[in-house]
Amino acid sequence: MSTAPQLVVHRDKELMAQAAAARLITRIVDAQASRGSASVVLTGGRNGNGLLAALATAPARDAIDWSRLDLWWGDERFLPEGDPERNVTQAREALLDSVPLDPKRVHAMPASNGPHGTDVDAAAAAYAEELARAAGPENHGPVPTFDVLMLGVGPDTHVASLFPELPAVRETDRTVVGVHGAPKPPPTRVTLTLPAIRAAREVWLLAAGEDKAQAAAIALSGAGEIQAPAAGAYGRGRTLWLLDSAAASQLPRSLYPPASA
Ligand SMILES: O=C1O[C@H](COP(=O)(O)O)[C@@H](O)[C@H](O)[C@H]1O
Repeated sequence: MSTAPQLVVHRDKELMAQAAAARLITRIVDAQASRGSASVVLTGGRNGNGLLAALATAPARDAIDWSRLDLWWGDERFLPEGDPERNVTQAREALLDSVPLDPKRVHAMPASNGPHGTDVDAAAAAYAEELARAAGPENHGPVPTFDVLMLGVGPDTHVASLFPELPAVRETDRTVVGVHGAPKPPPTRVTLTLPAIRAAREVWLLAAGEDKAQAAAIALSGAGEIQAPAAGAYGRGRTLWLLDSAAASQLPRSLYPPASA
């Protein structure tokens, strides 16, 4: 069942990143207190990396027990290990290399020079198996119930590597698929599908900057998920759109009344 999106609009992208980082610390600490560990799905892109950079300098970051945190990815650019365009490379640089994570709990998506070579579909199937192994009987299918799953919203409404009208966004069975011919480079990618995204307790969609304004307005105004994948991303318990005022500037007034001048 979909959860209605809740909107939080911040003044600018820096404040949005800091507030989202603070929110994430709280969620992780609470999950670790109630279940012993926490699981978070990271996103690539400018807003996701901005959040990680803000988390790296947040005074409360040491409240997290980093050794009891599982990290997964919503998507990956299918490139060689260490490529600067890989989402995991950028996440390591922004945060992961500076905190004491358990390397066994950092579940990066396969690289194009890994065990599956350049076969992106085999790489996607292997990641699906890794997710299925991590899922327990208390979960709702072949993926863990992630505590927080973050998604940067692209200017074309894509989330993860689910682009409008491409086959990946139509997938209803598999949890992870290979993407061929993505309109944003690189064309070959690995992505969670909408069913996997919807297994999360909380889904956070991040959108900051003017170039995200139209995408946010479309996705939040009743568009279909095939045409606007962000519209199909929701969590089991909560769906949160974290925006800055530039990204919120084209939202219908019924969703976000801008302050009067
Ligand atoms: O390529 C990608 O782009 C999106 C959004 O990125 P942004 O820079 O426009 O914020 C991101 O969500 C996705 O993870 C990434 O692979």
